[in-house]
Amino acid sequence: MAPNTADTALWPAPHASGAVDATVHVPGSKSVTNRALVLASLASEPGWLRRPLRSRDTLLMAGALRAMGIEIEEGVGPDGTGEAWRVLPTGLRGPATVDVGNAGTVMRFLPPVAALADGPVRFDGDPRSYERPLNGVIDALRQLGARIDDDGRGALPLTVHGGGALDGGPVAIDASSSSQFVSALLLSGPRFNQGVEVRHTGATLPSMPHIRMTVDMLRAVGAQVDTPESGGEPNVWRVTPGALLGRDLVIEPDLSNAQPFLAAALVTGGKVVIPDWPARTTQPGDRLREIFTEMGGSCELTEYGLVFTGSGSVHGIDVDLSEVGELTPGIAAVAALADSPSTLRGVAHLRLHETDRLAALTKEINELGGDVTETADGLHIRPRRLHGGIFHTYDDHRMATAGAIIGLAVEGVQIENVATTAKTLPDFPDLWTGMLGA
Ligand SMILES: O=C(O)C1=C[C@@H](OP(=O)(O)O)[C@@H](O)[C@H](O)C1
Ligand SMILES: C=C(OP(=O)(O)O)C(=O)O
Repeated sequence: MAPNTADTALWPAPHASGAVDATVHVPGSKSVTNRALVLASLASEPGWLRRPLRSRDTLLMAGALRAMGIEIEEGVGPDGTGEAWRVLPTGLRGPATVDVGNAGTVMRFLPPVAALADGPVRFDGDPRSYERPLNGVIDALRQLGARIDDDGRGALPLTVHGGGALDGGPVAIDASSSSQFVSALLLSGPRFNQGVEVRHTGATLPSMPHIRMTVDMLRAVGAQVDTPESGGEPNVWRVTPGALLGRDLVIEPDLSNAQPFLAAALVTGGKVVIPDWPARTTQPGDRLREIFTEMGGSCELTEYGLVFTGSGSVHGIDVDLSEVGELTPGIAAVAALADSPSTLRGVAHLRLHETDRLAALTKEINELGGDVTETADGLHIRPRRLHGGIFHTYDDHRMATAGAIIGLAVEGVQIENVATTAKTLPDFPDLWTGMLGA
């Protein structure tokens, strides 16, 4: 598939004339939808995903699984309400070709699935996908018995020669560049002959809530998983071999995609309600309740959802975002509008995300008159009076939403390629103007 770069049009980011007051229905979680698709495809019986996210990353995941022989029917759910996908796990086939786009979840979660297919599976994607680390998955699969052809860089493109089954067993990897290496091996682990024992050997491990999400979702389909938190060794996860159940799963709203809307309440001193905010979740976006409260807002979690209210003041923050790295662009945008400086730490691995997010945020905020410097593992942001200009997005959905947050408070901001939000939130421009009552 062609990279998502075609749309270089400029989108005038709406300026907020007053405090926002809106209810925003945020579509389903990318991370939950793509895990649910993988687990349902590995199950021994059909399953349902209700309210799945329909975006570039999830359609790439569904397309890849279909290419490997899985049937995914799109329609309405068993109770006749809302969109639902029925997954029929009919066997994993090769030869197949998988387009990963620039989806970390597709490029990391599917090579272990492909190792279970009965023929070769070729993986390719956007130019940026060649630069994103995959060595943890490639090296681990080889240790576990898979045959893989690649060009030796530890990245795409590659071919996994599925042999119909994989031995599995113990494996050691350095997942300091992406938690998705660990999640990838755990998700397919129940289907390996000996299960899998993943030992992380690196100094740091980002995005722990996403690893917890993987473990929770595995357990929910009947897998036995031992974790450091359940009394196991530090940095070691074990998955026992076994059949997986088909489930009827309602996908939670994407709390990381709720971020720009909460930020809108914060920077305009308004109120935004996000219906169906889960009372208990592994999504990293749930940390926004705490982070955006420290930055000046307040929130109340009711049975209906999250009610978030800005106070009219926005404060800087000194925060370690290693667990919730994907929230960094939105927090940086708010920090650029605050009344005091911020330090965002623990996110060196963001240099390997959709784009080098630390460089991109620094450049784009500074070009609007800001004062941001990169550190070894994050950003220093000293708020300045900003002016309008073009905010480049580097094919990064979270750069586009970060620019939109700044545009609320700064007149004349134009977002280049707002269509890149289709990676995880195709409705973003409409939801945004709808929130503003435009
Ligand atoms: O497993 C997942 O669904 C994700 C894990 C994180 O990746 P990294 O650990 O590579 O940051 C996160 O940033 C990404 O958006 C989604
Ligand atoms: C890092 C992200 O995505 P990916 O799943 O492609 O790693 C993200 O959505 O912020």
